[in-house]
Amino acid sequence: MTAIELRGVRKEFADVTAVRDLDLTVEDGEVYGFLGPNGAGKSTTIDMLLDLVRPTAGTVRVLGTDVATGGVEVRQRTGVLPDGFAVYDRLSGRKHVEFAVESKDADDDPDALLDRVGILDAADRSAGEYSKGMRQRLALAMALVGEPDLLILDEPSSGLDPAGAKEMREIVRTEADRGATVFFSSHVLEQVDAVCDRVGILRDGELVAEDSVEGLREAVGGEETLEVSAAGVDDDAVAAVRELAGVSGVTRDGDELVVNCASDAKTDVIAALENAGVTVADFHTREASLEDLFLAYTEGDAAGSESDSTAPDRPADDTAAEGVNS
Ligand SMILES: Nc1ncnc2c1ncn2[C@@H]1O[C@H](COP(=O)(O)OP(=O)(O)OP(=O)(O)O)[C@@H](O)[C@H]1O
Repeated sequence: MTAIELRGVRKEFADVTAVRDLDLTVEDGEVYGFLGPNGAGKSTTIDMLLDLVRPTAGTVRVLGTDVATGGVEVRQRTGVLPDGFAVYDRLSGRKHVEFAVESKDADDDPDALLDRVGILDAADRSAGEYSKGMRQRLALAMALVGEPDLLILDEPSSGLDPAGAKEMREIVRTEADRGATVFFSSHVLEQVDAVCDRVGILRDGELVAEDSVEGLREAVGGEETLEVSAAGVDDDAVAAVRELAGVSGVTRDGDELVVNCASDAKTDVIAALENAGVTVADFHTREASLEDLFLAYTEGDAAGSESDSTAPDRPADDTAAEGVNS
């Protein structure tokens, strides 16, 4: 069965189109990473999945039900960790989970859930006293109530320390192993890389890429980052490299050059430097990181939007190349 199916979905607010003609399919049991820069339309899409916001056009089916008519049923079968989850300050963590258990008509043991997310020792404290990470863990415990068929996690690692983020990923995998579908929105690319079967990248309300992380890497055409240590690099040498076919970005820091280029352009880069009188002391390459991919699909004019898995012509502009270095 298909867990999520959006067809031609568009959402216009008064003066902004947040989502435009979005087609998206997530299969049962998949862990789907929904990526995009600020304002891309991720939260609006999530709100439409839950019928909290109505699309201007298009259809949204979740767990086999049209949310326009079956929103209540969908929300009953879905666990949601919302972006910017707000606690009831005076209620304890346990009361929050008890409340979620009651409203879902479920029979979970609240303490077992609090234990699972690592805050059982704080179960009796008022949630208003919780740190940001503890609130996030509490929200996750509430989302897990009732063994939902679908988990929607909006920026779930926000506020979590590295150990918390790892625990959260383990919980996501366990839920997927149980058969749940997980729809996971994030800016934190490592989170997505580590846990998702497939990712979609949203930009200005449009899906500009959708594939496995591996597939996206291949789609950027085997783009690599070549790091060169060389004595005597001057502006002319940088310009010579920049003009080469297959080179999409060059940044220079003293005698260090970072070149974004197609795999088969590497030898041309080294030759061009040597022809320009530069002595190459050392060089090494690394494959595009997910960070590089994200920038390639979301920055500059390059990111195509006509079809899924369309690799941009050039995956990184100089700004992106700086990001690669940082
Ligand atoms: N209720 C609203 N009224 C008007 N505009 C809205 C409303 N909700 C969202 N928008 C606009 O829709 C666009 C998409 O916003 P959305 O919150 O969906 O993005 P996002 O990808 O979740 O961003 P972020 O990563 O910053 O949370 C933005 O331009 C935003 O200002």
